[in-house]
Amino acid sequence: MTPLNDADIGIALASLDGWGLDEDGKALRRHFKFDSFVQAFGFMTKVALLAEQANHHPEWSNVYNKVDIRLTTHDADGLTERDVKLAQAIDAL
Ligand SMILES: C[C@H](O)[C@H](O)[C@H]1CNC2=NC(N)=NC(=O)C2=N1
Repeated sequence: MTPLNDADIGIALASLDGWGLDEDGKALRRHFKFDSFVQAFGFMTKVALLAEQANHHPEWSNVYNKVDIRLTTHDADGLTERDVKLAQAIDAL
């Protein structure tokens, strides 16, 4: 799978809500803040199920009510359509 070119990345970012490009241009990043740890963990559980369904998994961290997600395609060492589709599915939660 080949990484997206700059034009495709621009189009992808326009279709997303609150996602930015990592400084290395190889990943999408978004920070989430919830009312509680339980809300944050419930969100992570939903994302985990989406990831399993897509066989495409986030790089993420959680501190109390905050969840930071980084999406990149390890097999391509860059950003691919798989990252965009998972980001769109996360936005739809
Ligand atoms: C063997 C397994 O299908 C692969 O390792 C999948 C799993 N999840 C993955 N997740 C991400 N983010 N990138 C990958 O290249 C990837 N590959």
